[in-house]
Amino acid sequence: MTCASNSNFFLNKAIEFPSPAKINLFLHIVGQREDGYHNLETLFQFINHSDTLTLTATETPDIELLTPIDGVNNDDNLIIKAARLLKDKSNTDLGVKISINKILPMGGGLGGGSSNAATVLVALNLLWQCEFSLSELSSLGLSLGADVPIFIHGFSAFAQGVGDDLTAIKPQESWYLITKPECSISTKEVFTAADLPRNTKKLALSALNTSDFVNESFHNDCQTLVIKKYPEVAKLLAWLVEYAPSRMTGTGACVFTQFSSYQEAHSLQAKLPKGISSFVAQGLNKSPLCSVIAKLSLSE
Ligand SMILES: C[C@@](CO)(OP(=O)(O)O)[C@H](O)COP(=O)(O)OP(=O)(O)OC[C@H]1O[C@@H](n2ccc(N)nc2=O)[C@H](O)[C@@H]1O
Ligand SMILES: Nc1ncnc2c1ncn2[C@@H]1O[C@H](COP(=O)(O)OP(=O)(O)O)[C@@H](O)[C@H]1O
Repeated sequence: MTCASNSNFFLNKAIEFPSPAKINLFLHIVGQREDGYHNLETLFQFINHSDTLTLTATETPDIELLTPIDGVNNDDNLIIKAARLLKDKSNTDLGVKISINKILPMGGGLGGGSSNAATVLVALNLLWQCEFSLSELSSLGLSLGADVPIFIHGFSAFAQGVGDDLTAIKPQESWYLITKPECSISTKEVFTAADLPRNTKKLALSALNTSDFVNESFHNDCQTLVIKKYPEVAKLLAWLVEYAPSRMTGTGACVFTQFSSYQEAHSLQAKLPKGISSFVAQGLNKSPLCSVIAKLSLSE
């Protein structure tokens, strides 16, 4: 496929795209594949807390990241990897200048890197006029990370497989206090641990007939292991559950605490022990990226 550059409405315009975080309302590990990847049953919900990416499509062919991220080499940065992948698959002659306002903590289980990759794929598909379908973009995204497809899909979903087999589902859009203990946990470290539970029974479909997934019918299989290895996470979770239902997201280290209003979440935030970074956000069943893409598509 070759992307069109003639009469491209978007060329040389700096356009902002949101790159939201996700939380895993639960995360069950139901098996392991031959290649080492784990089969999951997890529920992804977006939150209204996002990085912002600004992209300018150019007639020159270079892919430039104007705002490198501290601690991440440009060649390893999922923003650059996603742009290079789409350029390669589409054979476009166009290039792009990208900058990011990064507010999502890294290595926290909020999926920021995967979300950045997904936003770049979806945004450049429009700006370079590549016309890949969402499912084609998801397959490309999966080669960058297991979490990328959910951000391309754009709707809260029950995920199976490595996290890429998605069924849209609408959990309640609760308010969350999201806290980050002072440690960063690598996804690989958790998934290679010998004592990680790997055989949780698959859910009956009827178990999903609810809108509240932060209760005792569901859990996060990575949590017990992380609590054992990281006392900072154990201490914070023990404190939070005294107030409201709380659970780790992904492979950690962030923890979310569920409330029905902003005020309740904010009032617990004010009581947090010193030194814990935190923010309050609402669950969203639709990614804010979808609305921006829909609006821009109309303006073409
Ligand atoms: C488990 C989740 C839940 O959302 O955790 P977080 O990273 O968000 O905490 C994600 O699926 C992570 O997705 P992502 O971070 O994109 O994973 P990848 O880059 O593909 O893989 C990182 C490492 O995790 C392991 N991995 C990942 C996903 C999976 N279903 N099984 C695995 O075993 C792989 O061994 C790989 O070496
Ligand atoms: N654009 C990016 N933003 C964040 N992390 C990135 C990015 N590109 C590569 N990474 C790498 O991915 C790792 C995981 O980041 P992130 O997706 O934010 O966390 P998690 O997978 O725990 O949700 C980071 O520690 C970093 O080394």
